[in-house]
Amino acid sequence: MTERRTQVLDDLESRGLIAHSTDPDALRASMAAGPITSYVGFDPTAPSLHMGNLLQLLTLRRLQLAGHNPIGLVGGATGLIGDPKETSERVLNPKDVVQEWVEKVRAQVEKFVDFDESLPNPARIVNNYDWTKDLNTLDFLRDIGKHFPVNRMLGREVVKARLEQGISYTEFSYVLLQSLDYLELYRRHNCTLQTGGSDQWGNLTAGVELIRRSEGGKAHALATPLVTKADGTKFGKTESGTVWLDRELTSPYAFYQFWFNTDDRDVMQLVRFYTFRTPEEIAALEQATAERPQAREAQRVLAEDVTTLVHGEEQTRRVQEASRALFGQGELASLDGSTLVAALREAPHVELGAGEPMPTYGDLLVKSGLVASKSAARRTVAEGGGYLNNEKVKDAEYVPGTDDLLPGGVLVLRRGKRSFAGVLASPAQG
Ligand SMILES: N[C@@H](Cc1ccc(O)cc1)C(=O)O
Repeated sequence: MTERRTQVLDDLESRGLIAHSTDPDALRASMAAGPITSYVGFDPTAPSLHMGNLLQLLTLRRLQLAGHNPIGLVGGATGLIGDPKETSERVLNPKDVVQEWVEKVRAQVEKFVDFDESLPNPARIVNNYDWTKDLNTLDFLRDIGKHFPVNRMLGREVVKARLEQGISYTEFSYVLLQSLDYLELYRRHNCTLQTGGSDQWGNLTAGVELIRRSEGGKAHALATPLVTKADGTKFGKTESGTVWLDRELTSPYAFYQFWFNTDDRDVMQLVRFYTFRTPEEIAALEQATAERPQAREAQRVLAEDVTTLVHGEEQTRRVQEASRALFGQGELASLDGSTLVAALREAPHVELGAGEPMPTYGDLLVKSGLVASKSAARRTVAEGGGYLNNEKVKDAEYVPGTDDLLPGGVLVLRRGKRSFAGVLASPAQG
């Protein structure tokens, strides 16, 4: 038991997940003495959490699996204030919108920790609005504000970055609220660890400091590193924008592809950070990537594990079936319509309006961008490289009919082995 409780620190360390830690030896000693309580907070700044948040959710889960008590905090209060960014002042979101997002974010957080009451360490979820909504301004300034030297606050990186262009008192005060959260959870639940991304380091240590000053208590902070990519672009984004956890915003298919398309140079870091694979499994995948990069074994494991964590086994199976079938190795007609439509939306595709006549196969190849011209389309068909729904097409003038429509009212065009495109017919067509 004791071992498992402290081994989580070695596990986090070996995965490269510890960028900063306030007092590693004291934290280890406190974990050895008994289960501790740890929290991580999320602000409802969007209707869904994203890849950066996922790393924090998984860290909380690792701590729970090691026997510690996890608390997920949703920032119903802090979401109304806005954690300052280095770039610019945030626009305040309307209260009712924040409230709506609180519920969505809460539901997402709940998926990553275990609330089973029969566990010795069931998860808890809290909303900081509960202890701030009735907070009296005078008490806040006297009890909390007094512990925050402004000169120290001005020294924080994010504040320094904002001094030229300006920072509102609202955002400047944000750190007091997050610190108050930590203090509140320390008092209520004896919470002595807060984790977060390295961008949160200032907020995390401010809370540790507040607990020390106001209670004489010893609390800890641990920050995970920024996820970086070898090509220097920002992790968690694709051409179509942020990769979200909500399937309405990022389809499970797009989600899977995001992980599957990871560069060989980045894949092992992501396997360490985002999966629960053991050191032995990680070593084997590392070797596989070095010896047979074209097989993309590590990418497949990464995509499969993370998609399963976020969307479940059933969705993962569906997207894998869809990607196989789209590349000609499976039965398209047996796929489920919504997965197929989502997959084709990620690929080059043509949308046909209601009542629009169906173009010929050759014209569809051109419109979808699979070939550059009508003559190239004819050549592709003549050479036997043109497929409709995985069946070879013999005549570029063939006009697909309603019988050809797959679930979801779509057609799948393919040129050769690797390039495919979709035709999405409006419902009136099918
Ligand atoms: N400031 C954190 C969210 C957070 C809010 C309140 C807390 O108590 C903790 C964390 C972020 O922007 O990611």
